[in-house]
Order: sequence, then C-alpha cells, then structure tokens
Amino acid sequence: MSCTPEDLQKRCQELAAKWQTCTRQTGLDSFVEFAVSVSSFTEFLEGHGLSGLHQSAHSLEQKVLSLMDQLMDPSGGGALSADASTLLNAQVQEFAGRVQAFVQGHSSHLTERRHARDATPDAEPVSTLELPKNIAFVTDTPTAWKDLVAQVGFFHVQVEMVGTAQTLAAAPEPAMVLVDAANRPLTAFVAQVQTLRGQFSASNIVGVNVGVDFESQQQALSAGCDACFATGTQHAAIMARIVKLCSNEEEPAYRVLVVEDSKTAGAMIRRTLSEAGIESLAITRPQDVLTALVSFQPDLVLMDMYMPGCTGVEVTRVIRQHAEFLSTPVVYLSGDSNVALQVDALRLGGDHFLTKPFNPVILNAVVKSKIDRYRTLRRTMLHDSLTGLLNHTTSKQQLQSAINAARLDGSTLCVAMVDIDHFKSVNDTYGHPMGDHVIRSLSWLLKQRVRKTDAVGRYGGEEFVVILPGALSEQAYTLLDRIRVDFSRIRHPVDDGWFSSNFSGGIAQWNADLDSEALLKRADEALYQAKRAGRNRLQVLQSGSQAK
Ligand SMILES: Nc1nc2c(ncn2[C@@H]2O[C@H](COP(=O)(O)OP(=O)(O)OP(=O)(O)O)[C@@H](O)[C@H]2O)c(=O)[nH]1
Repeated sequence: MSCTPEDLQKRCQELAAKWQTCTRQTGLDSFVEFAVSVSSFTEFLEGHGLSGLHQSAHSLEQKVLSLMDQLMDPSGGGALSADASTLLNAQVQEFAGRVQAFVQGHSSHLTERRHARDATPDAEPVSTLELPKNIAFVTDTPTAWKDLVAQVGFFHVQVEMVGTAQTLAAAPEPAMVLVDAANRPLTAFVAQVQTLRGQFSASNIVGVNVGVDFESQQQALSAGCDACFATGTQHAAIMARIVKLCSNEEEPAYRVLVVEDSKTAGAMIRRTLSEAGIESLAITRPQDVLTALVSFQPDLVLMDMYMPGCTGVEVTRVIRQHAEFLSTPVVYLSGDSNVALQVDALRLGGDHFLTKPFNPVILNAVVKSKIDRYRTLRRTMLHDSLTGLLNHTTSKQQLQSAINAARLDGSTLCVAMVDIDHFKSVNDTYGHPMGDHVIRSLSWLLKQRVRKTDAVGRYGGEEFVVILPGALSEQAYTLLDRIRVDFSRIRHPVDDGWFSSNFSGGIAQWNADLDSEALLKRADEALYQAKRAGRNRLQVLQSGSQAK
C-alpha cells in the first residue's frame, strides 16, 4: 500500500465536504458531485488494496448511485426526501468514522514505514529495499502449510499462524489474512470471515480450501473474502497471489485522450476524469490525433461523434490505419443515437457510446473498465504467461528504449543475462511442473528486488534479462549477487524434503558504441564465461572487451 494516512484523510474530508454541500443545496448538481467523489474514493481504496474500507465505500456508492438514479428521473422531484437524506447521512458518517479509525490506528505504523524507507542508504541505488510484509494464516492444520510458509519467508514476508479459535492482534494489520475453510462447517468459516472483515480495514482476506461448489464460493465472497482458492488449488497459485500483493508493483495512472472540438466540453470531461484520478489530454482539432496518440500514449480515446468537417468515426478510421493503435479502445460521446453511425463505429472497433449529457460516474466507470480490459489484453501480448515478466520480444524493445533514453540524457545502463544452472537436471529429477515452479520463484525474486524503473524479462526457457538504467556495472553486480545468494537459499519443497537451485549471470555495461544486439551479446558472453568458470557466479564485461 503506498498511500499515506494524509491521502486518506484528505479524500475523506473532501467527500464529507461534498456531502455537506449536498445537505445545504438540494439540487441534482451537488448530488452528482458528491456521487463522483464517493465513486472515485471507492476506486482509490480498491486500487490501494484497502479491502475492508473498499467494501464499506462500495456499499455507500451503491446507495448513492441508486439515489442519483431516482433524482435524475423526471418524476423524482429532483431532491432527496428527508428520510432518505437522514439514512444516507448516517451511512456517510459511519463510513467516515471507519476511515478515521483506520487512519488513527495506522498513522504511526505507516509513518514508521515511511521513515524506514527514507533512511534507505544512497549506497544502494539499484536496489529497492523492500520492507518486510506480514501476513496471517488462520488454520487448524499448520503443518499442511509449512512448505508454503517457508517459501513465503524467502521473499521477506513474515507469517503469523493462528488456530481458528484464536484471535489475531488488531495492529499492525496484516497485508493478507488467509483463512482455511477445511474441516469445518461453511457457516463457521463464513462467520469468521465476517468477523475478520469487520476487524481489518485494509487486509486482503483470502479463503483457502473453500468448496468448489457455487454456494461455498458465493458465501465466502459475500462474507468479505477478496478471493477464494478452492480445495486442491496448487500452493504455487496461492504463493503467486501473496507475492503479487507484497510486491512493489504499481499500476500506472489511466491515460485518456479526449478528442472534442468544444474547448468547454473538453475541459468538463477532463475535470470529471481527473476527479477519478485519470490523466488526460484534450485536443480540439481531429487532425492532431495521430501526433497526440504518439506523444501521449493514451490507454483510451474519448471521441466526440460530431466535429466540424468530420465525424468521430472518420477519425477512428484514420487511427486504425496505424498498427500500433489497432486495439486502442475508442468510446464515443454523442448527442443523439444515430443507428447507422453507431453500426459503422462498432465495425471499426468502437467500444461504447455515451449519450450527452453524460453521467460522470458512468463515464469514469466505462473508461476504467475498458482500460482494464485493454491493459489485460496488452499484458498477455507483452508478457510471458508463466512468470508475468516481459516476454522475449518486449524485453528487446524495452532494452532499445532504455538505450535511447541513456543516449539522450547521457546516463549509464547495465544489462544482465541470468540463467538457472543445470536446469535440465531439475526437470529430469523433480519433474517439469517443479521446474516451472523454480522458474517462477526466480522471476518473483528478480521482480521483487529491482526498482520500478528497471525491467526484467524472460528471455528464453530458464534464461532472464535484467535491464538496469542508470546503473554502473559494480552496482549491477552488487544487486544481482545478493539475488544470486538469496535464490540459492530458497528451499523448493519435494515429497521427502527439499532442494535448492542456483544461477549464473553475465553483466555488461552499455557504452555509446553498442546497440541493443551488441550489448546483449556481451552480456551473453559474460554469462558463458560464468558458466565455464563453474556456475553459481556472476561475470562482468566492462565497456572495454576484457572480462573481469
Ligand atoms: N520446466 C521447464 N523447463 C523448461 C522450460 N523452458 C525450457 N526448459 C528446460 O530447460 C532446460 C535447459 O537445459 P540446458 O539448456 O541443457 O541447460 P542447463 O541444464 O540449465 O545447463 P547449464 O545452463 O549449462 O547450467 C531444458 O531441459 C529445457 O527443456 C520451461 O518453461 N519449464
């Protein structure tokens, strides 16, 4: 979680202020502003993994949106009834109270974490010192989970195990609470999830060993589980969820290009988007669309349907001539429902129509859901399915971009090729699925230890590429050697015990004479030398050609 107590407090105060305005001015406009604020806060909480608060905000949002629907209905009278207002006021106060309690209970803890982060020594510029995360595990059969708990420990995640009859300490809140549903009635499991949901405002609550039937899963989710893993789920899947939650990955902000000839309408749309934390750029001339797409790289285009000289569909037709924008979602804003134009627009991959005047909450929800789908699609195209790292092609493109940036700003750059040692014998001895698990473990470790500006790709089967902009070879060596040692300490569980694995790595520092192919070749050459020198080691090729 990377939001501060101040962020939460500020948003909560904004929401309360909007509600106050609503109670003073009974019109629709102020209520819509309040609804946008509730909706945006709800998404903010979800985006920051504050699950319990998110669920409270979501139920408030549902209430507010249904009231907004009534207010917008011409027969609705345009104002809240006194009863509805009193009930809503109680719900707003209850929600605000829960946020305040959370902020007060956690500000000292979060502040400590911030100070620890600030104190990170400058001497380690290429390594993000991840602070330990804690998770709790509520189960009566701890031995069944000992391998998973040991694995999690290698990623600096601390686990507190408690029995189902015990109580967890209220603070600090665990990043995740795993609740075992095995060997007890569904009602008892559901009741415990509800209690935990009430106790923890931020923690992810995840059910494990939940029945595969609809009823068990539906009840677990309704009780407050953020996810549930059915009986028989591989521990690797649960492990992946834990590592993801405890990793330092953050989704970049949503980006929207608004093509709208009216400056006033464009500004209004941008304001609505920004309330929901969406970055945007507005252009008024359709002719500027290609330049804007290239420079702004939006996740979605909001397109006015009617502009002087051309329709939105014609603009989209031009956009679709460019391969890199073939799948960029386009949402049309239209004042009418011209069926012929809509059919044309859909054939060109138009994703949605919103009729003006648009409902801001719906606009933000449509934009975000389309962007989520688009990003998921891109992720599967650009990332490797086993590890979630960049795939071979994307890794090479990423390296080229990093070299371009280093050329521009005169900075340094290092590349490492990392290859698991004797991996064939891991597969031969323990089986291919265990081999996959080892590959995943290394990818998690690499991803967890590099900075957000670095990149890690799966270059081949058991070979990885690590791109470290701004790093000197000595720094790259220090970072990767620490990872090498930590990886060799991971105990991979097998029936009658465990085994460990190690890797070799080759590091090359970029200089202005090298293109991406040449740089990768040098890192590969260094890797070859590391293998020849006995494996489980790193080799550096300096910008000259001598191996160190
Ligand atoms: N489990 C699993 N194995 C893979 C995957 N991709 C490649 N491999 C295996 O990785 C092994 C690579 O073996 P080699 O290239 O001989 O290298 P090595 O045994 O690691 O030996 P050195 O690199 O010389 O230390 C082969 O057995 C491949 O089948 C994968 O996605 N999953």
